Amino acid sequence: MRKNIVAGNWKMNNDLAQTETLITSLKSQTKTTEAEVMIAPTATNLWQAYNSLKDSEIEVIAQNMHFAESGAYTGEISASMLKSVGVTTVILGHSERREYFNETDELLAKKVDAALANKMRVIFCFGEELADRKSGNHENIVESQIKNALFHLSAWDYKSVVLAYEPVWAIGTGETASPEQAQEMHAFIRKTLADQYGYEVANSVSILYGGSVKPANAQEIFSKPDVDGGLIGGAALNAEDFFAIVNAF
Ligand SMILES: O=C[C@H](O)COP(=O)(O)O
Repeated sequence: MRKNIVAGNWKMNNDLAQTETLITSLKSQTKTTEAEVMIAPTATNLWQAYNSLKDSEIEVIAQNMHFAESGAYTGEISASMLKSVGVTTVILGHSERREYFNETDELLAKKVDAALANKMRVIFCFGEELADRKSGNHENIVESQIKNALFHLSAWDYKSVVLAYEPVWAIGTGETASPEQAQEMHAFIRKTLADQYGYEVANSVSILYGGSVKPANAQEIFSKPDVDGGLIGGAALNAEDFFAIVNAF
């Protein structure tokens, strides 16, 4: 059966001292669910976070990585570098990477391949913009993002892939997709996977929702049958709020 997962994406927030403070608060929280819990601090703090949390139930994951193993890519970090600091899961394809760093489906396919070749787990993000939703084109956009970046993978590869549907219009805006909108899209995503790989694979893949998930709305969103957890931005920066979301299952 697929896993429930709540991952906190800290984005470009928290220096070293702030990271330690937030981790201390996270360690004081009580988890009352079976959901897997992850946090993605900024790259400079991964090693410290990994060491602070290695005996806990919280996995430390990365926000991004390069597709190459090493070389002349100034400012970039490879999969093996992440693994050398204890990180074995990486977020790829976040809409902020797509928008501000011009990450295309083609580039993301290479990153996914590099992560899987390094035996890492991928949380692959995608989602439509507001104009796509308004024009009724949201399913086509999501389908093409998945097909272009993931359909070259084998069924076996999906053991290491988690999907994260994040409608761009709901990220950091306070505007959440309704639980019904989330369920409708998650069911569509699962069917898209099933059409290519069959339902055995599609039903085994966790599909997270991201976009203004808060303690007040998490339970209703997570109650939907095809929503297997959340990728949390703003609310992940507060330990009580984050664990209220984790415990919403
Ligand atoms: O990666 C997380 C998403 O971008 C959601 O962010 P948010 O919860 O602040 O809307």
